[in-house]
Parts: sequence; C-alpha cells; structure tokens
Amino acid sequence: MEFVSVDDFKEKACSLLPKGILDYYQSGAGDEFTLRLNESAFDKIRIRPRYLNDVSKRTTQTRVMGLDLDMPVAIAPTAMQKMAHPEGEVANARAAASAGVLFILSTITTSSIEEITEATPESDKWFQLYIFRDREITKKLIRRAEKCAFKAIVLTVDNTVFGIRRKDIRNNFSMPSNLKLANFVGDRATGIGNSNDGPGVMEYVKKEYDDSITWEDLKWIVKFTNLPIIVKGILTAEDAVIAVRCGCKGIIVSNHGARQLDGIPATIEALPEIVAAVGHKVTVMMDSGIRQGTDVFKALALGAKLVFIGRPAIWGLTVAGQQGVEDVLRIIKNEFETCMGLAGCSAVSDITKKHVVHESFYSKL
Ligand SMILES: Cc1cc2nc3c(=O)[nH]c(=O)nc-3n(C[C@H](O)[C@H](O)[C@H](O)COP(=O)(O)O)c2cc1C
Ligand SMILES: CCCCCCC(=O)C(=O)O
Repeated sequence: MEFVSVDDFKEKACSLLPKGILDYYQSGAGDEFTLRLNESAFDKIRIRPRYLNDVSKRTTQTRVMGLDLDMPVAIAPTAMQKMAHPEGEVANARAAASAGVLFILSTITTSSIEEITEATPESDKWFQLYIFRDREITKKLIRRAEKCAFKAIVLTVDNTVFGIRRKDIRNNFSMPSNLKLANFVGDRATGIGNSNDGPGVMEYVKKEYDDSITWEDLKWIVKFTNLPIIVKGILTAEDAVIAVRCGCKGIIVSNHGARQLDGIPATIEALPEIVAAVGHKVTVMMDSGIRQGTDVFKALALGAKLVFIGRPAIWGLTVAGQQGVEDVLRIIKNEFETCMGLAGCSAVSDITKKHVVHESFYSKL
C-alpha cells in the first residue's frame, strides 16, 4: 500500500489494532458530533490564493515560544502509546526530534519522563500535566520534567471529569495488563484495570484527577515552577482572559480531540475569538482535527502560531513506529509547504487572515 495521506495511515492502522485499543484511540464523546465537526469545520473555510508572488524560496520554519521549529506542526500529548507500537512514546519522540518538531509528552504514558529525555536529549519537548488529588504527585512530576530539561509545562484543563466515550464503555476498555504507566509506581502504574463500575480509564481519572481544581491551582503552578505554563483545552475568550491573568504564557485551543464533551465547537471555530481576546499577549496554538497541510494553513491564517496532531501520529506509530510518525510529519509538511506556495506565501509570517474566508462569503454571490 502506498501512503500518501494521513488517511492512508489511518486506514492501515485501523486494520492492525485490536478493536478495544482502536476504539480508545479513535473515538469521541457522546454522539461524536464534535468529532466529525473537528474535521468538517475546516471544509467551511476557503483559501484565497494570491499568485505571481515569487514563492521560489519557501520555508516552513518558524519560531514559537523561543523555540526554532522546522514547521508550525507539533505532536500533541496522547496517552499509552505502547498500545500502538512496542516502542511507544520513545518512537514518537524520536520521530519528532528527527523532523525538528516539538513533542509533548503526556502524564499518562507507557515510557517515563526520564526515558524520553534519554532517547531524545537534544530535542524540544514540553510536559503535559494533570493535577492529581495528591498534590505531592503533581509536584514531583513537575520537578522531574524540570530536571529532564522539558521546556514548558502544559496544563490540561478539560479532563478533570472524564468524557463519556460510549465505545470504551461498551468495550469496558482497560490498558493491556502487560503495560504500565511508566511515570508512576505501585497501583498508580498498574491500576487501570477492569472494574464493575465502568472502563478502567474512567475509574482511574475519577480516583486520581482532582475535579475541584480552580484558577487558583493554575496560579499555584505558575508560582511553583520557573518553566512557562501553557494551558491546554481553552475554548472561550472568557477563559483565555482569565488564564492569561493567572500568568500562563501560552494557550492551546483544544477540545481534546472531541473526547470530552460532545456538542462543543470545533477548535477551528473557537480559535478566532481567543486570538482576538489574548493573541496580542500570549502565544495562541490549537489542536483537534488537523489532518492535512491545508488545515495547518487555515489555522495559521486564523491566528494560531502552532498546531498539534494527536491521532495522526498514533496512526503513523501503529503502522511503522518511528518511521511511520516521520512519514506522517513529512506528508503534512509537504502538503503545507505546497499550500503556502500555491497561496502566494514564502514564509509562515506571510500567512494572514486575508488568505481565508468562511464559505458563506461565496453564498452571498
Ligand atoms: C488516544 C488519545 C489520548 C489522549 N491523551 C491525552 C493526554 O494524556 N493528555 C492530554 O492533554 N490530551 C490527550 N489527548 C488529547 C490530545 O492531546 C489532542 O488534544 C487531540 O488528540 C487532538 O486532536 P486530534 O487527535 O484530532 O489531532 C488524547 C487524545 C487521544 C486521541
Ligand atoms: C488512564 C487514564 C487515562 C487518562 C486520560 C488520557 C486522555 O486524556 C484521553 O483522552 O484518553
């Protein structure tokens, strides 16, 4: 099979993964309306190409939050990657390093913080954090990320209550018993088992994550570490303004790949209000639904400085480990660079709001 798009990797990955694991990776919350919307909302945005603009020297390179990146596409944190490939997060992080893109490591991983740094000592990495009921665990995770030279903490705020993912419930989904959550020891490492009360993942989140956290906890983390804090999961201008007031340096507009609450907007729909509210103060980034280079272009035109891919990297990882993720990144980079050239842009900074318009613009004709 020839792989020329992210969808080709998805198709192959779907044929390789056991049903329970595939459903966990693939599914969204509720009716999966927002899951479909994350991708279809991009179809409602048209690119306005400008021609005869000398695009002979194109570059996708960019600088975001002090990091020099090969393109404005990075890897989102996703949990338990050894279910996709035996080398799990290490292979994903190595692919990011070799492609010159940023990698975010989840808290809930099958390779530890230390293993990732050992495998990719030179590359740019951020650490994604969940706040545990036991604050000592949270503090230790931050200190380990600092020690391992992660360059920012990404606090996920949209997962204190776990979304209702019907497929996981039907499958009573749990992490396979041969795997461990590598950042933890004892029950916390192995405790995602089947229970009578629902899937193991749901139980784990209920037991461990603190659903009473408030903006005060964000302020506490800002004070606790010298690393910049990025808030992931913001969907409204109101919350973006508060997050900035609490001291965060960046925002990832995200609906968690539509895995949490169904019926919320696609992130590409929510992005403009957040850029308008805080884009002049902090770095606004986005994820959810990015599947091709034109999606990257549209998100940048609407004000995102960096976009992240979650599932596309998992499909690449499933199909061919590190090489598979590298291939996915290469395909998206080529599509993005081609889109830039065909739209009249030589540099990322040439991409502006004027390069896109909502489809309703043309229905007025
Ligand atoms: C299987 C899976 C596991 C995820 N695990 C985490 C996680 O541990 N922490 C987190 O902040 N986000 C997690 N996410 C959300 C991603 O970081 C990201 O927001 C989402 O995947 C982006 O959407 P996309 O998959 O459409 O690219 C997960 C997403 C998926 C699909
Ligand atoms: C074992 C706990 C699973 C944590 C949640 C990972 C995640 O964010 C996801 O979307 O799934």
